[in-house]
Amino acid sequence: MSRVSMKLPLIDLSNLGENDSPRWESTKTQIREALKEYGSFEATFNNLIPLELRKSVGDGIRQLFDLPLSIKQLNKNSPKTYNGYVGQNDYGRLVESTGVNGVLSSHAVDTFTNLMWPDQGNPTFSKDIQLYCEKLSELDKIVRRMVVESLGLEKYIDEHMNSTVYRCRFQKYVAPRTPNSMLGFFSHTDKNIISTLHQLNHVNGLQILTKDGKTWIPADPTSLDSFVVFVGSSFHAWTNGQLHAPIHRVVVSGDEARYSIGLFSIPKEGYMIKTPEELVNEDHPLLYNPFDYYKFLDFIYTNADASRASPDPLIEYCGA
Ligand SMILES: O=C(O)CCC(=O)C(=O)O
Ligand SMILES: [Fe+2]
Repeated sequence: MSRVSMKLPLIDLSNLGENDSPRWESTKTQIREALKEYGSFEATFNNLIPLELRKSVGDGIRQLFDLPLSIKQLNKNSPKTYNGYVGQNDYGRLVESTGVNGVLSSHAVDTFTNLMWPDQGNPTFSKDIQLYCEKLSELDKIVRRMVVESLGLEKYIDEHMNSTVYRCRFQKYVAPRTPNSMLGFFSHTDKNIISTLHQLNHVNGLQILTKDGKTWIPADPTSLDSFVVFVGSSFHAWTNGQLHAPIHRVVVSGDEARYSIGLFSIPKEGYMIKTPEELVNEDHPLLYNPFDYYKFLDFIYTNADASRASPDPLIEYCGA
């Protein structure tokens, strides 16, 4: 029997119109269903990122990864941030990744570029990255607003939207130059709220595991205006498990490097993630006690091997 390869749901977020337009309403349902079943979907959004900006950001990220290792390593994880440089380590031998916390602030982005380009900074890259992430954050906000609305939790919208900041991470996957595919980024769930991934060149490799754990769905973008959206463990917990937080990985092959950029909405420091009581009842008992995202990350990193082996370390950390 020939196997048809599965695809992620494709949802168009361009021209949605007003909050209660018929398009808004029908898209909301599509998003909720996609995030329940797959924890992920491919979003198209025409001209969200103008082509020039995309090219310029692509060039900037190549230059960034071409910098000497000793410079790239200057971007360190400080306590409570996980935005520092990781290179060709146990995440995957082929991946390098580095990022900026609080990326919508010009101060945060300038601090990063001044560290990477100590002579005169990189004003073009600073400006581009900030604009790029602002655009991606529009997508993040639409998705979250729609989820909250479709769960009938309008009264929590402001609190929810104000409870996060944005982290941006850039990834480069070295070309394996072997006939076989190689693991670029190990299987994992994201731990934040929503992740929005944009592949910057035509080298594919991102895969999402189905809920039943049986099939890896390739998340190859179908156009330049295409983004992959994932649910992270924190949003899974907030929705009392209604949204699935999918396991995903990156597998690469061929002779060209892959580049991607991710925007992650993450809870603000000190914010306790607490499932709204409206989502808890006899049929849906509380899954997770209130928790602090950063303390959860500390737990994961101090129990790294066990956490990696566990299908859901959040259960071990604060399961109800
Ligand atoms: O590079 C990608 O496409 C995915 C990266 C990823 O999963 C992550 O940064 O959490
Ligand atoms: Fe991820």
